[in-house]
Amino acid sequence: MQAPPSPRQTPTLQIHAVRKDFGDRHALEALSMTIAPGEVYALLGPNGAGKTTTLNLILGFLTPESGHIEVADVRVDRDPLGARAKIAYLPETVMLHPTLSAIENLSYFALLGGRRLDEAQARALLSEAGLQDEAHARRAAGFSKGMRQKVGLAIALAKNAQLLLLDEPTSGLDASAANDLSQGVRAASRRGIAVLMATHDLYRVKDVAHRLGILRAGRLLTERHTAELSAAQIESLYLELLAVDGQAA
Ligand SMILES: Nc1ncnc2c1ncn2[C@@H]1O[C@H](COP(=O)(O)OP(=O)(O)OP(=O)(O)O)[C@@H](O)[C@H]1O
Repeated sequence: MQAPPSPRQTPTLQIHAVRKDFGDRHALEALSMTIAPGEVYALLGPNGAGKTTTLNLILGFLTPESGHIEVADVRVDRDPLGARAKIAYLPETVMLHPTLSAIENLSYFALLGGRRLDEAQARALLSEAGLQDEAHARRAAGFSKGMRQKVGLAIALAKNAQLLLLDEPTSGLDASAANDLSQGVRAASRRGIAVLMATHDLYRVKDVAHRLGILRAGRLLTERHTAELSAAQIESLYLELLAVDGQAA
């Protein structure tokens, strides 16, 4: 893992005391966190902890009851489209046009974002995202989840996004594909992109994240630098925090 970015930089993502309720259920309670340019942050938590809700609030798909979020100095509540223009989002399953090749998918989505790519540029981005050369011109219909993610990452790189959001990126990936995903995340980080990864995958956290936060029932229980912890310590910390009062969530 590369060195963490300087904490003196203005954070790309700033979440200020955000609360989100669904009816009488508190999905998030006064969540505050920041991610610096180039920093990879893993948001850990069991089912129902509030990870997806956090991503949806950042994307402006949900509105908080109180608090606010800034992405690269743009407030999501005041300028949701401006904020979203700075974000690339990789959902659990990246949707591609099945009849188009990787190059064509990337070129199409880049064009939607206002950027025209020639073939050489598209190939360079796909390679940077880790997609093998022989797959560049192949139809996406037969792509595995890992290959789709690589095209999704290339789309994020083409967009010049400043914040990359990943929702459970390694679920359903084999070890080799998960390792490729880590490499793609590192490529984004090297470009100065801040990365927020919602995950259950504790092993991947040590491998790729600079910092982690543990969310349980809408509360951020702790934040730690991963360099200070071994993979085993991350696992014990996670299990200890989640075991409070014998509750799993
Ligand atoms: N649209 C909704 N309407 C009502 N309740 C919701 C809605 N979305 C989320 N919740 C509730 O908010 C809480 C947080 O859910 P969220 O999906 O953010 O958790 P998560 O950490 O992403 O879990 P998972 O790992 O299962 O995706 C849960 O109690 C969930 O039931």
